[in-house]
Amino acid sequence: MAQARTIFEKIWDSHVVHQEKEGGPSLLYIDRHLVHEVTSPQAFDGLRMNRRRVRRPDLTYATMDHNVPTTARSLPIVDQISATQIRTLADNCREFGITLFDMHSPDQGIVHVIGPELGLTIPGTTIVCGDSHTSTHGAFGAFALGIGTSEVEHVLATQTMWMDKPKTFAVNFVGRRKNKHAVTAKDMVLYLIRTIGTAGGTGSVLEYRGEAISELSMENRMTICNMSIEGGARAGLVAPDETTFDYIRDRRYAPKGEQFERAVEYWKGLRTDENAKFYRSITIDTASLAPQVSWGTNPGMVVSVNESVPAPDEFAKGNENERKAAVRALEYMALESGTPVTDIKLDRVFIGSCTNSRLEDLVEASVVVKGRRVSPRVRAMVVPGSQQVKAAAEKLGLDKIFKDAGFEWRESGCSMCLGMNPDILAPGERCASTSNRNFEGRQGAGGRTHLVSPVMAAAAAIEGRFVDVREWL
Ligand SMILES: CC(C)[C@H](C(=O)O)[C@@H](O)C(=O)O
Ligand code: SF4
Repeated sequence: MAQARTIFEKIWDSHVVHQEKEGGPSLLYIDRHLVHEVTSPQAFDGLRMNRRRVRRPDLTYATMDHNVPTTARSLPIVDQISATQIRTLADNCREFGITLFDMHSPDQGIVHVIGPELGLTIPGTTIVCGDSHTSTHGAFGAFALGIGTSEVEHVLATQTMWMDKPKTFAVNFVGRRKNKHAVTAKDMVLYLIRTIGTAGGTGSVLEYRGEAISELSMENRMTICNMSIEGGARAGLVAPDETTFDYIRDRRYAPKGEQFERAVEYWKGLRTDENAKFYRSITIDTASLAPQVSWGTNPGMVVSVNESVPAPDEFAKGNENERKAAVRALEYMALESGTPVTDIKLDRVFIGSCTNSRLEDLVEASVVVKGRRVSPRVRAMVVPGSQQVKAAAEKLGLDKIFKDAGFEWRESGCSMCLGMNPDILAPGERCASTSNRNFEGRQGAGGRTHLVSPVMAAAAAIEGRFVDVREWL
């Protein structure tokens, strides 16, 4: 009998084109290459310098997301660096024959939101992008990973890339969430990173398993896979099932008709075999999970909303480097150990980013917001992940719910997830954010970020401080 394999191993084996020597790197075939304006200019320059073409423009898709303003698109972009990056991507796509969803396209959006939306992201494939959160696409049972600019050039030129085989790591979420509206996929993944640390997944591909994963929508699975990278992993994935197939059916670039049915048969065979062995594994009790809030400057510095900001010793558990990092984080975040999380007051709220800006995220947040008012001390904004999400949300009247409550309702893009566009925090401002990184200065120099779920962010906007949304939902 053939050896039992994990889904990752099945995808890997079916994509190895060449391996020089046992244990060495393999040349992998790449099925989809997604491109954005930040990490592609030098790669295209490299092609031009070496007089090379793009090997498979038909498998390469580009969008503009990091630098785009989220205000009216008809106005010129003031920032010169942003304007140049955007123009350069458009020129490169034209020159090399690549499909581009530009700033004015109804399909524009954050690269990790539009890939799945357009049916470009399908199970069993290898997907790369010059962006760390490419792990998002793993939610479909794809091997999806972020690559550097020199690799972007290699993939553009050859549709392959060299890679050492990552190790397998099973993350088993056992039990079920008690309150499915208040305790979300975001809380599951923040709790995971809090448990394994930001380097816990180093060199691994995480496979998320268990009934708490199976019952999640595709949007929620994407939220979890998105943050795999924050736990240090190379990628994260979920085996495809009926939820996956239903999501993909009829999407623009997905297989259609009989081809789709045949694909589904193949995709079903991708699940991890019964006796397959993982290099590592961890089990997480989902039933006891509370909403999570980050207090520090990396995504592992997290506590439950009903807890207090920890003391450095308590956080570090004897590790001196961790203790020092916690001391510095508390100073940067202007927080005192022992402060209850629900006493932390906020200036800004950001609902957006490739972690939490899909339709379901906005629907969930709107339930909290409906009929309430944003605290007068808070400036809050919602930035849909794509133009399609924005249009669908407006059809449901979500824009009105948010605007009536005092939220700003913006055009799609990365926005305040990172300060590459005009949406930034002022120094010292404190923000509840549905994004994935809380590094120093991430949302603007001197800005202070707390990572939370969309419902937690929405409730924080209303109260002007963190609240335990389990009391509201
Ligand atoms: C700009 C890009 C290279 C970067 C990434 O790779 O993740 C960005 O998307 C981020 O989230 O920090
Ligand atoms: S939304 Fe944030 S994390 Fe996602 S690609 Fe954009 S900058 Fe990176």
